[in-house]
Amino acid sequence: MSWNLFSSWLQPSSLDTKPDSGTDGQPNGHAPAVTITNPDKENEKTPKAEVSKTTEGVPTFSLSDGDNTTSSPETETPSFPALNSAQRAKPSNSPNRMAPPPAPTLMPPPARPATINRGLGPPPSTASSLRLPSTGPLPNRGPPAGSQQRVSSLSPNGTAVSVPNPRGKVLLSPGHSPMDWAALTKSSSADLTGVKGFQRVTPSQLKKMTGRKGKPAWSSWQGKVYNITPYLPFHPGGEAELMKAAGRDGAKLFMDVHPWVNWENMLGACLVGVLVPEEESPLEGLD
Ligand code: HEM
Repeated sequence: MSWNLFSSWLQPSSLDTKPDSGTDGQPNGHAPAVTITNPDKENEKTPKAEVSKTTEGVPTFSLSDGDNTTSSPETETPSFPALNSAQRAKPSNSPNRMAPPPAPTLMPPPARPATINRGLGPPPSTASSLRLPSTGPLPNRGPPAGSQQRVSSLSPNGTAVSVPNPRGKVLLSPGHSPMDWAALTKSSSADLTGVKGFQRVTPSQLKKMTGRKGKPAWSSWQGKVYNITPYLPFHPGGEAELMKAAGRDGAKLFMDVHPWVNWENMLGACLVGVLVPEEESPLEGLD
């Protein structure tokens, strides 16, 4: 019993070292069987007794008993090699055992989020991706493409450059950019109201402040009256557009064009007073 186990364990390697065995392409262990199948000629020729002895000495070797096509170890000794040994697994029916493990199925990379293009310019480039993100509403994201602010900022010599403007903005004169207006309104020395003290303005009084004939241009917004005269050269939509609101309530015109603009913030320094009913006494010296 122990001899059989020992011979079958050593057989593949011992036959490999033999120079005249296993040369017909068949698996190891079949060379002796070939010599046995031709005993008539071979035995007479040369005294290859050693080979014969070898084959005879392995009579219990199952491979020489006719099964010369398949040497499945499963048909051999069931107890050896061990069921889970590498020897047993080597000539297994599943050739994939020795094949490299399949490449791990990687998850595809997540789809790139859709680019948010709000129509403010061309698709983002490498440079634009470095821009500071802003989640604010559209009017707070800076001047729109083609606005005077962008134009003047792109100008190499600091002067405005005329570009097509589908939104009807005008070319502001130097020193009248929105930033200039913001700086002016914050200046404590600038009196942008044109009057002394808070005024009570009747509708008839407001109607006279058209910005013509030497009169200032006033406009009301939510019951408050503003002097829009100093803002005229700063208005991105042009003086003519802004003048349409002079001497009247400008809320509807304003909201029709740019409801995102904060009137009170922009013209807070131009506040003249409050609009009062007509029957109330008009302000002195306004006529
Ligand atoms: C009286 C207070 C007003 C203020 C403070 C004001 C302010 C502004 C500002 C900040 C812009 C630039 C908007 C932007 O870049 O998105 C603008 C543009 C413009 N405004 Fe005014 N505006 C006033 C009244 C008016 C009125 C009464 C009209 C028309 C009757 C008008 C017509 C326009 C037009 C056509 C533009 C350019 C187009 C646009 O930016 O959408 N604005 N205004």
